[in-house]
Amino acid sequence: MKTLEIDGIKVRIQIWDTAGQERYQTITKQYYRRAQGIFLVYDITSERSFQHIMKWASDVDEYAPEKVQKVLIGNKSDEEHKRQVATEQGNKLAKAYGMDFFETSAFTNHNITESFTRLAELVLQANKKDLDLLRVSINDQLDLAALEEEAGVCDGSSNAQKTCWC
Ligand SMILES: Nc1nc2c(ncn2[C@@H]2O[C@H](COP(=O)(O)OP(=O)(O)OP(=O)(O)O)[C@@H](O)[C@H]2O)c(=O)[nH]1
Repeated sequence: MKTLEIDGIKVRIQIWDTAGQERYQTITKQYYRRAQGIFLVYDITSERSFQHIMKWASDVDEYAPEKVQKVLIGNKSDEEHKRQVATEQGNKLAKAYGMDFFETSAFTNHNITESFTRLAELVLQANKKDLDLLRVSINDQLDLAALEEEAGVCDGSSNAQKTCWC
């Protein structure tokens, strides 16, 4: 669980780290169904992990909700000396899939907050319509409550006293 503040909205993010191994894939796919945002992560020191991204991306397309937001991550940016995947390759792939791209390091924290913030922003944008409706409904309820308080209506009787504690 991680909390971020985006445009004044406190966003609480629940993070699921799915297993990468093939034998867990049946379980992994079940996580996709309720996901709103997905990081597709490879290891910049492993060409093989980069090749696997295409398979992950097609699974996401197949099993995740249509409006799921995706960000491509090349992790272990601190291991420059072992790099097998050029930054440009990551950029190109992200562009081809229409995703944002970050190189990160869980070790040094490089781009960790930035990438989480970006994915949360994308999820908020994608759900903006629902959020706006929710806001309108909350504001309506607050307005109604304020009106009721002003009118002294708290038990349904129209002649209730203006100041009433119930
Ligand atoms: N140097 C460095 N090592 C990292 C970084 N992130 C993870 N590791 C190391 O990489 C190894 C694998 O990390 P995991 O978090 O288990 O990777 P994973 O992809 O979740 O693994 P599976 O779920 O089993 O597929 C561990 O030894 C981590 O300490 C990083 O940014 N830099």
